[in-house]
Amino acid sequence: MSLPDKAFPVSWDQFHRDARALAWRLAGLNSEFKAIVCITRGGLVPAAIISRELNIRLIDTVCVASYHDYANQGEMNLLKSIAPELTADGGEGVLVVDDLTDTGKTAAEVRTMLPKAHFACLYAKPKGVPTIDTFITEVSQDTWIYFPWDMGFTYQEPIAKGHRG
Ligand SMILES: O=P(O)(O)OC[C@H]1O[C@H](OP(=O)(O)OP(=O)(O)O)[C@H](O)[C@@H]1O
Ligand code: HPA
Ligand SMILES: [Mg+2]
Repeated sequence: MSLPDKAFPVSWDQFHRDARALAWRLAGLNSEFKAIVCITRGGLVPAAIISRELNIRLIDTVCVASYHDYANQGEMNLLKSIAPELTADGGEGVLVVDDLTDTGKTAAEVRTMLPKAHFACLYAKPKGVPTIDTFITEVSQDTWIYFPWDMGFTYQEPIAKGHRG
């Protein structure tokens, strides 16, 4: 897979707003979440904001790596698993948080560990949508989402190529 043509850049400000919007939506479910499991590394950032908004103080991680070089996904490596007390009853009452779902492979893998958990992320591409219970914004499969922690300021080509702004 090469890097998709379309770009969806997300600023810190927009990310914070979208994470708050996700927290509002989760609050509206009236579910009592006893813990957050965030999928590292991308899930760490929304997990911090959601834990603050929903006052969830028990936070665990599941550490998986699959995109080894930029947009190319390889096999899934589990670097650290979830605490047994959270997986014991299938993850009932656990909120799983990630920044995005793309092919859905990461969420599907974590769902095998926590089948009864609620899965939430900010951004979703169509292939990943069925693996997620709550998300904020859908973008097309041929779009790459650029997160603020990966970005710097550079010149942007106009969308219609062949002229300079
Ligand atoms: O739906 P999928 O196709 O599985 O892709 C989604 C996953 O890919 C990214 O993580 P990545 O594996 O790149 O690791 P990172 O969070 O450490 O950047 C993103 O943060 C999701 O966790
Ligand atoms: O669109 C994306 N953006 C950033 N990281 C990702 N990992 C999978 N898809 C994406
Ligand atoms: Mg990730």
